[in-house]
Amino acid sequence: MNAIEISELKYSYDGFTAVDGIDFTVRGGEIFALLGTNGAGKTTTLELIEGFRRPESGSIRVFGHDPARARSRLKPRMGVMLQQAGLIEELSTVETLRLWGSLSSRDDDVEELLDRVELAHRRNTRVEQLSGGEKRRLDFALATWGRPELVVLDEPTTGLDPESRQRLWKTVERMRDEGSTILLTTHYLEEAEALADRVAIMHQGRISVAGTLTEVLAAHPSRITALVPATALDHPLPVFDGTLDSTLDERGALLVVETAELQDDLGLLLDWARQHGVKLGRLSATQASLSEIFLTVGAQR
Ligand SMILES: Nc1ncnc2c1ncn2[C@@H]1O[C@H](COP(=O)(O)OP(=O)(O)OP(=O)(O)O)[C@@H](O)[C@H]1O
Repeated sequence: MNAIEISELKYSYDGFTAVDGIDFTVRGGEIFALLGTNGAGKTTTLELIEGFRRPESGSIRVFGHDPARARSRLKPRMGVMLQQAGLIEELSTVETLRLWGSLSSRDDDVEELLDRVELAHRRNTRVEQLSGGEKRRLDFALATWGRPELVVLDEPTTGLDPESRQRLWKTVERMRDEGSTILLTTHYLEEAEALADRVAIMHQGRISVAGTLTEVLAAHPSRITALVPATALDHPLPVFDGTLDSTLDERGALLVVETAELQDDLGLLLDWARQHGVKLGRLSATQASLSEIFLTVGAQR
């Protein structure tokens, strides 16, 4: 079953279109990462999903309901972490969790949660004295209080050090494995690569690329590079499936083959080199990384 269904969703701020007709689906029990350039419209999209804003047009369904109309109905099923935490500075960590627990319809164990977000040693520290990363982890604890069916996290690991980030990933994965659906935004491509079952990349209010990581990566060409020594340039090169680009200098030709058929084209090049006794220099064969795709999308202005 789908947790979130979005169709032709549009939203504008005073005539400025921030979300420009997007479609995507978040399936129950998956981790879905919404990636994007600054100002792409990710936070606005999350706020629409959370029911804080009403769409200008198009539709959103969260567990089959319109979130702007059914906020009180959806609240018990959703945990939300905004980009800016709304924590009460004067309360301690443990008081914050207890207050949250008293307001929530879901149950959780404060001590277990303190351990889960590694704040047990800061239990009596006032929020105002917590570091940025500790506040972020406390905010994450509130969003995941009572293990909601759907957890929406806006840049959950911004400001966390690499170890804390990886530990938070583990917690998110565990929640997914226990049945929660997670929608998150992130600027960290390695985060999406490590965590997400599916991703969508937003740019200027639209979704440029979406799918499983394998699908998104497969839609972008892989690259073979090799330096062919000048002495070997008399032998005609093979005909590659992909596109060949070469730059000549006194050492020879630097070949770049962009291809959807990495294995076949690499095989052709290696067979050619073996047949003519050519020693290739600087040989590399790489699949498109999410970071390359991200840069390509960001460059489309
Ligand atoms: N309250 C607002 N009033 C007017 N414009 C806004 C408002 N909030 C956001 N915008 C604009 O809408 C666009 C999308 O903003 P949004 O915060 O959704 O992007 P984002 O993808 O979350 O960006 P970032 O990754 O930088 O947080 C931006 O151009 C932003 O300046």
